[in-house]
Amino acid sequence: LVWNQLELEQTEALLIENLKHHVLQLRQRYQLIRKSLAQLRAESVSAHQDFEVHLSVPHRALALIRRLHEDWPKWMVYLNATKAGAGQIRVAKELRQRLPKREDLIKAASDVHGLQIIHNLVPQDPYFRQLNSRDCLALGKYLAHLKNNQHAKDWLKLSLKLYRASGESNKYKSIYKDSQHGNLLYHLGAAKYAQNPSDGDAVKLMAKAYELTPHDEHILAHAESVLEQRTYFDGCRGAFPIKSHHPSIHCRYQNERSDFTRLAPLKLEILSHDPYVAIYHDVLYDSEMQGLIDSTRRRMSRSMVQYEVRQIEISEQRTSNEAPFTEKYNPQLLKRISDRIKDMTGSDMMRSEVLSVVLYDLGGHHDLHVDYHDLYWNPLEYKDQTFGDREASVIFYLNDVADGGATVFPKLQLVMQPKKGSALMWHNLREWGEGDPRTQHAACPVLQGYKWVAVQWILQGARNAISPKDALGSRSAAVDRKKLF
Ligand SMILES: O=C(O)CCC(=O)C(=O)O
Ligand SMILES: [Fe+2]
Repeated sequence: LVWNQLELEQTEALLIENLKHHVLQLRQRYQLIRKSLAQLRAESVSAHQDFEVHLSVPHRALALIRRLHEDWPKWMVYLNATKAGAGQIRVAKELRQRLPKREDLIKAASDVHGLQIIHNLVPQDPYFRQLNSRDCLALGKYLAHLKNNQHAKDWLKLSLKLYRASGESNKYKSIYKDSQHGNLLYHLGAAKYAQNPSDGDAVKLMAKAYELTPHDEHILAHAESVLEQRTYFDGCRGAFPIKSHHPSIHCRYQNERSDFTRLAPLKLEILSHDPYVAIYHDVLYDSEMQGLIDSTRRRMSRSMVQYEVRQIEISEQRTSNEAPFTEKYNPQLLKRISDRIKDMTGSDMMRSEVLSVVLYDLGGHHDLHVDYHDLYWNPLEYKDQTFGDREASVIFYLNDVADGGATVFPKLQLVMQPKKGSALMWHNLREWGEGDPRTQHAACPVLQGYKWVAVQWILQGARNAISPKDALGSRSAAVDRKKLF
């Protein structure tokens, strides 16, 4: 056998390179652990002569418990991940059983906070000077959990200051991978937000945290909902950019559907083609609106929400009262409104949900939500819904609201201020029946006066009851569009 000498030499060079790489890695680890050890020793109680006296001070106990509860398990992971010596791993595993638990940390934090209150101390008090950034973060999280947002904020601010001053970010980077910085900003932002949802700083902090720790599910979910909530408030305040469309493109008469519309064409204004959102101006008569209010005002009860199948509940997210308006109260009026809805949408109200008259008092609102159940993805859970999902929503505004009470669509940057006699109509589903998240919307709090609306959800089955040419759907919107250009 003749060996290829060159190849062998190359192989040997690679082996040497590989070993060199291993040595480099070991050296890096060695340096990291050595630096950390010095720090850990300095923090540890055994460095103090009389450690029983030392530990009788609550904040020192907190620091110790926190280190053992939060930091040491991470060293354990580190030892495992870096395939440290089997002996060290075994010892660490045994010691792990003895580490303090969450309850211990909470008790320690509560002791420190108790002391803070009794002596009326600020976190910056020299008394607390031994607490490091991570200890302050633990206290901040504990207090935020108790909804003591002011104190949580104070501790988190100090934590951030210490974090920045100590360069802790670099020191423990590879071991404490939980992104202390992102966590800190998140908790500080969340505490500020809880105190004052319109605090712009709070939202900025949370957005930054979200950027730093995109993998953290907890931060992700909350930050997203806060940022969404924020755009909802922007909408309520009228801060969406003004859209300038030529009215002729967006407004037209709709007179093709019935005798009624031939005599009294509906005034249609299209706000968005995709998803389809439109306003019908002056679509109800005063007498009709008065009839709806008179029939329901003494039968009102608190509105419910349904976030899960078979779970309907009262919620602070929807603070209105409502009553159904059905055949038995005023059959003539129901027929008129039902015909009007058919003229507007081409759909049969009888195969939809019951028309509901809703009253929002001062402060009454309905937080961000979508109207569809998403039957498309959960067909089995809602198998009793014979007529399908909520294809379209129609909101009739029955009075002018003195201030507030707009319907906002943050994702579409659309706002509709209630106008007596008008109706807002939109399609909740995509053409293939899937819920369209862009239709997420909210009813802003009423700031002055009250707000009456009548809500009609049109189910998918209602459309099938009508001949296809009248079909509801973005198909007709698409036709509208072609006609217009
Ligand atoms: O009252 C409004 O403006 C919107 C109501 C609404 O979105 C609903 O009832 O689902
Ligand atoms: Fe809604």
